Amino acid sequence: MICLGLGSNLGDREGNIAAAVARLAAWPGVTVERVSSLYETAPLGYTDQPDFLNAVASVSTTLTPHELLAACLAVERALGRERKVRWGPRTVDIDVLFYDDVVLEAAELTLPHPRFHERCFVLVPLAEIAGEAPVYGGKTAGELAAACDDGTVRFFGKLRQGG
Ligand SMILES: Nc1ncnc2c1ncn2[C@@H]1O[C@H](COP(=O)(O)OP(=O)(O)OP(=O)(O)O)[C@@H](O)[C@H]1O
Ligand SMILES: Nc1nc2c(c(=O)[nH]1)N=C(CO)CN2
Repeated sequence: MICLGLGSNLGDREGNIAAAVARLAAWPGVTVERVSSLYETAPLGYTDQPDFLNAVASVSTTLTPHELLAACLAVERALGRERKVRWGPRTVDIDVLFYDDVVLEAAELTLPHPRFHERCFVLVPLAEIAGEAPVYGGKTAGELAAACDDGTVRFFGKLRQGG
């Protein structure tokens, strides 16, 4: 399984995530399989910023991990992401959470994403679309999500797609 994490906390957050999913779905070689609901989440890391909307999408792809990352970064750029503060506000952020069993430890691409397994804003939406999948240390997304439930993640609603 290949999963992407999406987040937005600037502008039309829901529209930004919907646009990112639509652009990924239109990317040659990328098929979006499942998209979670949206969750409203308190900012982690740099906390003096607006709440995020987060979602997770599973994809299948003919792209290599690096090509998939390049697609994600291109979609971020197309949607007007400016990099200013690490862990700061963003129009849209797309992380490659994991790519099957691929393990990579380069600065430009680390797989699995080094922090996904401890981030409630990733685990809760991931559990919605792939709760039974063992995703980290032999634990399923559902188990990890239950363990991380810290009250910072609230169901927000279904993503409007195709709009
Ligand atoms: N698994 C990955 N998914 C996305 N980007 C990655 C991954 N591993 C390394 N990177 C690199 O990290 C950079 C993204 O940095 P970015 O500013 O989005 O970090 P961040 O989203 O603020 O923090 P975090 O990585 O904790 O989510 C990308 O340019 C990319 O090259
Ligand atoms: N709730 C939440 N907090 C964050 C997020 C995010 O997507 N959601 N992304 C960050 C940088 O990757 C830093 N902090």
